[in-house]
Amino acid sequence: MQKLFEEVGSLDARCYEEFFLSEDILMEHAAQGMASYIKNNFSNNEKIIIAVGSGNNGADGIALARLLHGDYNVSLFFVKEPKSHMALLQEKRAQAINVPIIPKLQECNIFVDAIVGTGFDGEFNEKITTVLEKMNTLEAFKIACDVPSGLKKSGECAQTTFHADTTLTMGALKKSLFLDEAKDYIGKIEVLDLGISRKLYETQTNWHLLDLDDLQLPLRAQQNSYKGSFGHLAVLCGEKPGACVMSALAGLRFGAGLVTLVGYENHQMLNIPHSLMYAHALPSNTTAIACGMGLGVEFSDNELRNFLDNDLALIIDADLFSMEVILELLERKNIVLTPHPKEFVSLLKITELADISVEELQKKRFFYVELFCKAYPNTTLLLKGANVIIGSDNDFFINPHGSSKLAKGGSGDVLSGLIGSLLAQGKSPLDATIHGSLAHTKLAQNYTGADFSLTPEDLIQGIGNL
Ligand SMILES: NC(=O)C1=CN([C@@H]2O[C@H](COP(=O)(O)OP(=O)(O)OC[C@H]3O[C@@H](n4cnc5c(N)ncnc54)[C@H](OP(=O)(O)O)[C@@H]3O)[C@@H](O)[C@H]2O)[C@@H](O)CC1
Ligand SMILES: Nc1ncnc2c1ncn2[C@@H]1O[C@H](COP(=O)(O)OP(=O)(O)O)[C@@H](O)[C@H]1O
Ligand SMILES: [K+]
Repeated sequence: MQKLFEEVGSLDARCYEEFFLSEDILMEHAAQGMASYIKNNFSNNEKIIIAVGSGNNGADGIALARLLHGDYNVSLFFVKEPKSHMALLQEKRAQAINVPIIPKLQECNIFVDAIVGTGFDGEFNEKITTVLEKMNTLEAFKIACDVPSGLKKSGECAQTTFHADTTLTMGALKKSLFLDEAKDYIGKIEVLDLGISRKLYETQTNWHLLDLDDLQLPLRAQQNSYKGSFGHLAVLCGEKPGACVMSALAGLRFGAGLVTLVGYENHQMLNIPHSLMYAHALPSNTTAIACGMGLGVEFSDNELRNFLDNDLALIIDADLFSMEVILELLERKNIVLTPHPKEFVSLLKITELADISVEELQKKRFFYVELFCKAYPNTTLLLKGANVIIGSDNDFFINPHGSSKLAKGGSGDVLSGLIGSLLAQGKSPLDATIHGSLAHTKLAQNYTGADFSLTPEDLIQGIGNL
């Protein structure tokens, strides 16, 4: 798990004030970190171009050119003339050793974007946009200095934003790198130290980035056990039973000792897999309930109240986010909510927290997750997306390990089964959500078929090899 920060300006300031480091020292380490990355990954036959802007991001780029000049064929391309104090100083240093300057972009093997970093806001003018468009068409390996130029503090991206293969980011991870919109621009991310260990540079934060290594799979250590030892997941089965069947099968594969589909209709006629049970009422030994997937309009609010009149752990998905009964369910303690953006917008509206469009939500995903969790601190929320956000009370986590392989109907049903299974096996709502989500994204990563071909059944099948 890695720490995430809204901004790192205050962390830099702490280095100056408490550790007696200077801006120059921090910047030299930033540039050294980038130089080491290039030296470790590329031979000195490579032609390198560094595009620089007028602020301290540009200054990082000019310092990098100085460090590489002599060993590599490196040139600077000034998109804007140096303006900040540090950019002017770095320019003087580079001039003193005759770092080559080119008047316009050329093909190269390695391209470094140091036009703007954390100081960028608004939109680029036409001239810079044209340069960026050209930069994006270069065939070179593309490195972004700190953040891809065009990525704003909020995580929103300018209309034209640099497409990096790798982002070498300074000091600590910024949350902005993990808004869904940024996912297509940042490439792989590495954090560079700024003259002190990252552990000392970083301060306390309640936002964390999940690593795949954080995944804890269900344990079956207890040998003196039987099916009842590993929980009983009840999946409420509505109008579209396929969704519930996939959820239930994922739950069974992920370790729940028993899984039962619960519903009114005689779904036994629907060729339900033999490993699943079917009942018209909640089994007495149920330990967790999954509800909402494929629910449709099969149950009235009152009928749902009957099924959910207990304090069992509960995972809520899909259709339930637009039903009035959700307001009562939010009062429960052991509840996990897994909306996709459209469902979350509906939830925000029903709870009267916000009346916004999906587009507005996507621009401020972090903000609205925090808003919801503050209003409903007893719930655990998982907001689906390219980068999944999990929040509970004042703790927030981002799972960036999913991919577009998962953009297919039924992926979310599998996720609710995974989380429901962990709830049934006794995990806390937050742990079940974190580990269910990590398992879900790892399943997609493990899938070796073509990216477009992953089905929910493939995900379920892969659970055995996690
Ligand atoms: N301790 C430190 O400080 C450390 C800082 N570090 C590095 O500094 C970076 C932050 O530097 P920063 O604060 O100078 O901002 P930066 O990203 O260069 O952007 C400012 C420039 O952007 C420009 N600009 C803005 N909006 C624009 C627009 N719409 N369209 C066009 N241009 C626009 C604006 O131009 P202006 O409007 O002033 O002409 C200004 O010149 C950070 O990302 C990291 O790389 C590291 O070395 C570690 C230590
Ligand atoms: N482009 C993507 N990158 C990463 N994960 C994705 C992407 N598209 C979808 N997902 C994930 O797939 C799941 C889709 O869930 P959902 O939209 O509820 O589907 P369904 O209701 O059809 O099962 C979510 O967990 C979501 O985070
Ligand atoms: K940049």
